[in-house]
Amino acid sequence: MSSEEYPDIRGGGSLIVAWQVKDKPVTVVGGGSVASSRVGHLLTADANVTVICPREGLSAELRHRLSRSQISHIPRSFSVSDDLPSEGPNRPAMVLVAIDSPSVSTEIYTACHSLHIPVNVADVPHECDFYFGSMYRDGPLQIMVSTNGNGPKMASLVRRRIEKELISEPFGSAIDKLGVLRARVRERIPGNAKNDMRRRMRWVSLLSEKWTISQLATLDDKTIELLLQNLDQDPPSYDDLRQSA
Ligand SMILES: C[C@@]1(CC(=O)O)c2cc3[nH]c(cc4nc(cc5[nH]c(cc(n2)[C@H]1CCC(=O)O)[C@@](C)(CC(=O)O)[C@@H]5CCC(=O)O)C(CC(=O)O)=C4CCC(=O)O)c(CCC(=O)O)c3CC(=O)O
Ligand SMILES: NC(=O)C1=CN([C@@H]2O[C@H](COP(=O)(O)OP(=O)(O)OC[C@H]3O[C@@H](n4cnc5c(N)ncnc54)[C@H](O)[C@@H]3O)[C@@H](O)[C@H]2O)C=CC1
Repeated sequence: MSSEEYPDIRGGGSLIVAWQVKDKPVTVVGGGSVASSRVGHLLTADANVTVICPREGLSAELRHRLSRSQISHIPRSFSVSDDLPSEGPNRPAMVLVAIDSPSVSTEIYTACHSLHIPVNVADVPHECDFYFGSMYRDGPLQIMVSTNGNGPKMASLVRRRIEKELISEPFGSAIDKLGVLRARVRERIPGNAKNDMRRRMRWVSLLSEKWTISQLATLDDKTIELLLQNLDQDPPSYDDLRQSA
């Protein structure tokens, strides 16, 4: 391969990853509207959320989540010495700060930083190990738009444009069905040898390309069973499969 074939790198972006916080302790400092939005994102990712703020600071949304045991609440101001243990089960995997005091925010940021706990202080880019972005969700499909700190409102507008574009097609259920199908293909071709992996990956890729999103969304148990009967051949088109059924 000649060097011209490698993609050009343009730095200055973010590493956008799908961070797994399922069942991990995450601390949210503050209980206003920004904190409520952060908590929504965390619960989407099945995190174990503790909100710390005085009782009167807890928003209606967070009171609702507390009453349904979706979050825990420590009803007082944040305390660096009590709420940031350097080890043990209560050491947070991540801290999100959304309070109206820049000096306290800085104090929390500094403490997290020295303990190597990833931290985001809402609206203070230089006190963020990571930024939030504008989110679109349809079942297992999540899309995050970031402008890398340049225009958060614009991130929201771009996300709405994407939403408008995607909403007419059932991407979420198509991806749900593909998830089921992939698991079944792995049952039929179990091995971890390179060849088994290649066969599975090639077959699933071809089907994902060949069928439309709406067709994939129709994949039920019966159709999946039919498809799995012929894993030795390339997957049939949707119409061919229907005709043969
Ligand atoms: C760096 C970052 C750090 C972080 O907070 O993680 C950050 C920083 C700052 N935001 C500011 C302002 C606004 N933020 C919003 C809204 C959102 N802000 C979000 C993320 C981020 N905001 C991260 C970068 C993301 C990126 O660049 O793409 C979104 C996408 C996600 C979320 O917060 O969940 C959410 C939209 C969600 C949605 O609608 O879908 C609005 C619009 C509104 O409120 O409707 C305004 C006013 C209009 C404007 O300024 O654009 C200011 C200036 C404060 C000042 O002027 O004093 C700073 C500080 C600075 O820029 O220095
Ligand atoms: N609300 C919004 O739309 C926006 C807010 N912001 C900024 O985001 C931050 C949070 O804003 P909001 O969510 O509106 O909250 P808010 O400003 O309405 O309330 C602050 C929250 O922090 C809690 N709090 C204050 N000091 C605390 C401490 N030491 N320990 C624990 N909790 C403490 C309060 O009890 C309250 O729940 C602020 O810095 C605000 O300037 C920025 C852009 C938009």
